[in-house]
Amino acid sequence: MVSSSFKAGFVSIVGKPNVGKSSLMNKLMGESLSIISAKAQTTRHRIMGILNGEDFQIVYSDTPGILEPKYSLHEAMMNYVKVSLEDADAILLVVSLEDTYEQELFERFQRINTPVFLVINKIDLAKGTQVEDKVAYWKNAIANIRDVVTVSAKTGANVSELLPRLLAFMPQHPPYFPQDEYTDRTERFFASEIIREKIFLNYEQEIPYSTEVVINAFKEEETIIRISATIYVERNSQKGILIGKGGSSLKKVGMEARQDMEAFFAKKIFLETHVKVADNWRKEKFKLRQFGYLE
Ligand SMILES: Nc1nc2c(ncn2[C@@H]2O[C@H](COP(=O)(O)OP(=O)(O)OP(=O)(O)O)[C@@H](O)[C@H]2O)c(=O)[nH]1
Repeated sequence: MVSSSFKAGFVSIVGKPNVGKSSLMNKLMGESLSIISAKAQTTRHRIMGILNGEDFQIVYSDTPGILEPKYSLHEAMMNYVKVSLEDADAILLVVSLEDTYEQELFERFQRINTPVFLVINKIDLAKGTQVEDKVAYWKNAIANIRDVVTVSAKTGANVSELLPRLLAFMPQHPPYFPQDEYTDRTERFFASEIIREKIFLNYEQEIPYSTEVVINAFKEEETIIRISATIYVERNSQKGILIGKGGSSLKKVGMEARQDMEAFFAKKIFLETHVKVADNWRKEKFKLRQFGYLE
């Protein structure tokens, strides 16, 4: 039986690309759920992490960075941002140590009814009185914020300060998800995210932004998981770059992805990858729908 004092709610983690949202969520969850890379815009999906406590359940969503809609893909991403602001019981608005107020991006937080906590991340890089100065700066910049918390998602410093603050705003509500679940994403999703991360880490320029990964088969056997994935690119020339000389680049991606999958799924993995060209998928909504970006 769930007690009547049980608290449950939704927390959205928002902010510009690369400020450390995924890293923060991973630290809050204590699990590696969201892919992390040094390149911007790696998080396209709304990923949920479900933190289950004795008498609470917090559902985190790690949203795409706040962006200007340039392609249809970006518009779909912006919808996730909007919905996650309205849905939430609390918002963690993450900024990097060096960030400053930008009217266009932060204006929406001046009036929002949902409680907003401003999280200054990357304090491990701070010098002198930079942290105190930034706290004062942001308190002054956004009048509406409940509190400013300074953290390092990299070292984990101060991350534990966030939970009690969030719990204060979680309504009394029975759990939304079974209490033994920690995400609403499928194993296929994590498999595709791991491959996507390796593409981000191994290629320069437009390749990572032009690819999409679809898992065609995910078969779990007693001692091994057999995974077949198709990597879609926009143009034939990109296919060549992705595969590399004699298949060497794709082989490296496959090997690195397999190693991470073996750690993630705690099982031996057989991974097979194919590359296909899907012309201009970013601009074509029906393809976006097919890939699950549009509902
Ligand atoms: N020094 C330092 N680096 C950090 C910290 N948190 C994150 N990073 C780095 O910043 C980069 C971006 O981190 P992510 O967690 O992917 O950022 P994000 O905001 O989720 O990025 P998008 O998915 O593009 O929206 C990575 O290279 C992280 O290792 C931190 O506290 N300190």
